[in-house]
Amino acid sequence: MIKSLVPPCEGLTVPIAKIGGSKQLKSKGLRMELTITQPDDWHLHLRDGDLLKAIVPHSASHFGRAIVMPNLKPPITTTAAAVVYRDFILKALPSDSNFTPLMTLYLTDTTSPDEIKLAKRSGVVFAVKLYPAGATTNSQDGVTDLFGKCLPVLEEMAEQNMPLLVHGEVTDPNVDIFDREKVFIDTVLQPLIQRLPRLKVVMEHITTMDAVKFVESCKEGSVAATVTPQHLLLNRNAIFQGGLQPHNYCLPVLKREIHRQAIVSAVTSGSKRFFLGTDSAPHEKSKKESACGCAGIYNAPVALSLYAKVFEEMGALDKLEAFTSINGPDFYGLPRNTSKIKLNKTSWKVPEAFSFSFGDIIPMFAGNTLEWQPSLI
Ligand SMILES: NC(=O)N[C@@H](CC(=O)O)C(=O)O
Ligand SMILES: [Zn+2]
Ligand SMILES: [Zn+2]
Repeated sequence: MIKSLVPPCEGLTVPIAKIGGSKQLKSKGLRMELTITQPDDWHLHLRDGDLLKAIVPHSASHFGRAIVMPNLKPPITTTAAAVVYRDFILKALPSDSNFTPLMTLYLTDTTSPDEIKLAKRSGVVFAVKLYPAGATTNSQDGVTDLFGKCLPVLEEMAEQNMPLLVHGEVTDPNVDIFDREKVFIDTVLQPLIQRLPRLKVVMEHITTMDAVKFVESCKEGSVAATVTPQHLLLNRNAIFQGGLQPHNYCLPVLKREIHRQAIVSAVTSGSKRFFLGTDSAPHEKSKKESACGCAGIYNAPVALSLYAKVFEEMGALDKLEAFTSINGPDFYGLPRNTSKIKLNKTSWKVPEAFSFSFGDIIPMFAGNTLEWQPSLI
């Protein structure tokens, strides 16, 4: 049922201070260390087959739980498929791992309200993901007409307190790729929450000032957003710096510096509406370094170091734990982790590549030196 990943381009329409006054922050001689509640990743692509086995230890070594994206090929559209996929993930984990995958369903034009009831009852499915058809990797089976085809299902989700996770971009080829998130907010999200105010919505991987303003304008606890390391650290120049940089290509695409700054301000403000979601999305090297390269950045091994860097640079390390470990479970109505993680301020070098029998995966900031090193305690 679960097959291997997509060939390149399928489903696409277009082919880095001050330390805050943190009580968790300790200084051991010249070395700084920060101890926080173990984080969760509220937006993760674990893939399947050999790729799943290869990459899942990276997430499991830092994160307690993860919301697992359903955009496999074929997509995870039913609770039954989510249960099978969850078993694959659990079997792929290192034997000493306590990592818990939280499954999602891929919304289609034909998803039924009964499937939502089943999903809720299963205790295995925690959210439903909306991919507008053609918006991103493996979105070809996504939704073509949300209001025309999915209202009964969305009403059932509101009834069942099942969050809708949104890839928030329109797919109209006439809309400039840099404007697709804003147009989605104006034409889909705003009308959606007006119509179904009880529906919990997570705007995934936000990239713009517009998304920040929209999320802040909504009722706290009803609309939230995940934020990736790349959208906090990079602007669109990173895609073209010194030549085309396929490993900095993801969707939604990186935006202007003013948008990056707005997102950094939002997450470091201490607002409960924003939480960690890496959107770590590995593609084998040849599918990235291609004439028609896949969208997706592999950041699982570096994500926590990068988030810490952003908060440190803003003098907001005291707000890091809420973003990484508190706001997410609180929004989902799940218990916070009781385990802790330590972030040591020691330099470490990101590998140039992770090599497996099927090929190489290039991580974000490959070959660079980072400052914060996480370890479970
Ligand atoms: N973010 C990406 O650029 N790619 C993701 C899909 C997604 O989250 O949109 C993937 O699955 O490769
Ligand atoms: Zn997406
Ligand atoms: Zn994603």
